[in-house]
Amino acid sequence: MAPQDQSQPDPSFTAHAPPVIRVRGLVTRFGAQVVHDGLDLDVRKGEVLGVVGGSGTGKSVLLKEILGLMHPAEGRIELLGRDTAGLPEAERVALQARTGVLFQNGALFSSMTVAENVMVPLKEHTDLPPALSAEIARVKIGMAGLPPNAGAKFPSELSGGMIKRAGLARALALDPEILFLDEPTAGLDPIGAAAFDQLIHNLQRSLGLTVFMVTHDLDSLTSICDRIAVLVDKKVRVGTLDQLLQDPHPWIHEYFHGPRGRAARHAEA
Ligand SMILES: Nc1ncnc2c1ncn2[C@@H]1O[C@H](COP(=O)(O)OP(=O)(O)OP(=O)(O)O)[C@@H](O)[C@H]1O
Repeated sequence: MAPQDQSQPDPSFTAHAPPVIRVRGLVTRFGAQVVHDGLDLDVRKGEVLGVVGGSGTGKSVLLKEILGLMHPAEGRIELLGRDTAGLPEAERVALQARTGVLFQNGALFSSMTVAENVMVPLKEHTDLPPALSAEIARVKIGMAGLPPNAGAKFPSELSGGMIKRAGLARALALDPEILFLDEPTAGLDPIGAAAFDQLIHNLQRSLGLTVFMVTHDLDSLTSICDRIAVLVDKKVRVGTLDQLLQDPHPWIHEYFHGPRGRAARHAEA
């Protein structure tokens, strides 16, 4: 058997891990528009799952429903073993503290410094003294690959890539078990995007995170995702890249075998 390249995702690593997110029979409607219709999905502990699909197929809505920010019309969502519907407020907040989210634009508070932004979840969810919170923020800012002086800067003073890293530092503030990323490399140049992918990969491996990543970036899919979930026909089809390359569904075939898909795979080869 050929030796495995350790820098590449190893799907067998997570193949038997229990799901940390379990979605069953999800139906999402906006008026007459049906976005998801009987969608099932398991996200395994310790995997990086890339979520792709055409525009408007409901990737962001799925992310928000898993986070409890939107509610489906039907179906069941379990997050870290808890049914998210009808959770008492204290339990919902406790569950929220076990997840970290990086929204597409970083979603930083513009009137706060980076360090203050990173401290927001610590203030919301812990009673840590300010000096300890500041020290944790300093560590997370470093983990996100920002220089120490970035903590004192305001979001308006940062580049797009630095804003993503600051948002990532905040998402890591509470040592989450699951990291949700919404288009993390959107708006970055290819070198910045590759560096961000590598950062996510390193953090995921060193911290044992589960990562749920909505993305359009074929390079991210081929380089750091263990499995890929494709939203098609109001449901989801999940597999490794190799499995999806064999999938005859027209959209999936075009996506992975079209010119951009081929280029991304060749870049990885
Ligand atoms: N609050 C809302 N009210 C009404 N319709 C909505 C709402 N949120 C989303 N939708 C609709 O649901 C569908 C799925 O939206 P969503 O943002 O999840 O798509 P997406 O797959 O993330 O798309 P994109 O890749 O373009 O970001 C879209 O048709 C959108 O217009």
